[in-house]
Order: sequence, then C-alpha cells, then structure tokens
Amino acid sequence: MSDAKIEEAKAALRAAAHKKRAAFHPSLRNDAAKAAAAHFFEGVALDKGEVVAGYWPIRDEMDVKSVVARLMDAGQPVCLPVVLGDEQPLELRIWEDGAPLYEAGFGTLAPPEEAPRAEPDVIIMPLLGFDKHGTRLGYGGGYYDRTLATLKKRPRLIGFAFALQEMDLIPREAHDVPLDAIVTEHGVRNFEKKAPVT
Ligand SMILES: Nc1nc2c(c(=O)[nH]1)N(C=O)[C@@H](CNc1ccc(C(=O)N[C@@H](CCC(=O)O)C(=O)O)cc1)CN2
Ligand SMILES: Nc1ncnc2c1ncn2[C@@H]1O[C@H](COP(=O)(O)OP(=O)(O)OP(=O)(O)O)[C@@H](O)[C@H]1O
Repeated sequence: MSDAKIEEAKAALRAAAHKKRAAFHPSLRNDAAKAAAAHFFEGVALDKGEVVAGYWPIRDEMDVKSVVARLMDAGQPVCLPVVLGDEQPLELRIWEDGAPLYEAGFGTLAPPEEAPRAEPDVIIMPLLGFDKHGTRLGYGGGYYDRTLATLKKRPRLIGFAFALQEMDLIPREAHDVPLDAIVTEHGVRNFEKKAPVT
C-alpha cells in the first residue's frame, strides 16, 4: 500500500476508533485505569533515574495521572509533552515536584517553558487504537513519531489503552514506530520486535 493509501485507511480507522473509545462506559473507566496502572507497576521494570514521559489525559484517553503521580512519588524523573507547532517534534519538559502545570493546547497541561528538558528512556503513549503487532494509531499529527526520529536513543514505548481499543490491523507507514508493549485493564502485553508485513 502507498503512504497516501495508508493515510486514507488510517483516517477511516481513526473515526471508528474515536467512536469505540468513547463508547466505553464512564462507570468502568476508573476501574480500568486503576487496573492498568497496577499492571504497569507489576509488569514494567524501571531503573532508578530512567526518565519516563507521561501524558496529561484528554478526551476519552485512559487516565494515567495516578501512574505519573506514583512515579514522581517514587523519585522517578517524569516529563510531559508539549506541542510547539505543526510539523514539529514534541518538547518533553520535566515536571518537577510541586511545579504548577499550564495549559499547553488540545486540552493538555504541561510544565512551564523554563522547565528542564529531557530525553526519555520510556514513553507512556496515549492512543486511539493498537493492533496485535504493536502498531499505534494516534490522532494523526505524527507528533510522537517525529519526536522519536529526533532522539539519540530509541526509548521503550509503552501504550496505555482500554482493551476494546485493539483493532484488527493498523497499516504501518515507514515512519510509524511500533509499541514495545501495551498496558490495558487486562495486563501488560509485550510485542515481538520483528516488523509485520502491511
Ligand atoms: N493526552 C495527550 N497528550 C498529547 C498527545 C495526545 O495524543 N494525548 N499528543 C499526541 O500527539 C500531543 C498533542 N497532540 C494532539 C493532536 C490532536 C489532538 C486532537 O484532539 N485532534 C482532533 C482534531 C483537533 C482539531 O482539528 O481541532 C481529532 O483527532 O479529532 C489532540 C492532541 C501531545 N500531547
Ligand atoms: N518522523 C517523521 N518525520 C516527518 N514527518 C512525520 C514523521 N512521522 C510522522 N510524520 C508526519 O505525520 C503524519 C501523521 O503521522 P501518523 O499518521 O503516524 O500520526 P499519529 O501517530 O496517528 O499521530 P500522533 O503521533 O500525533 O499521535 C504523517 O503523514 C507524516 O507526514
């Protein structure tokens, strides 16, 4: 499939994924997020000092605020992403304990401009959908992939999602960096390294 065709297919998948994620019942969301957080801390080993990029949840994304808070309490350095502009990589700003967060666009909150920057060792990724190969479907801005292309070292990529966000097959473009693992309310699933055929 050409990249143009893949983009077309992804647009249709995004529409379906938005609907599906929004349909997950509000009364179940909290418990699912709690279960996923527990699976993360049981199943994902972090070395002391490893920088973890979290996200400030928006729309119907799985809420990872408790994960971020627990990481910070444990002394793990945590950063949050900021969109500087279209076609630009994300800026990852360290959230220092007690520092206020500011509106950073799209409904997200992030540390202030003067916060230190960091290259993450682990990225907790928001997503619209994922498939069994670890391909991730985002909102289509390409921000995470563009950011990964600028980093010296490829971080471990850990998606957080509700189990119902799994899709049959998400076509993968050359720039799409697959997830290493997905955390849902059902547990942590690690993906094989080998690239699938799209
Ligand atoms: N929680 C969270 N933080 C994040 C991301 C994310 O996906 N989730 N991002 C990951 O890149 C960056 C923000 N990028 C975003 C890009 C698009 C939309 C969004 O809601 N898009 C709408 C259309 C918006 C419009 O046209 O006004 C959509 O998809 O329907 C949100 C965040 C950085 N921070
Ligand atoms: N490494 C990159 N360098 C330049 N452009 C890129 C790169 N990665 C992605 N893009 C651009 O971003 C567009 C959207 O990419 P993609 O469909 O993978 O977004 P997404 O992963 O769904 O979004 P997001 O990462 O913001 O959640 C692509 O069509 C491409 O033009």
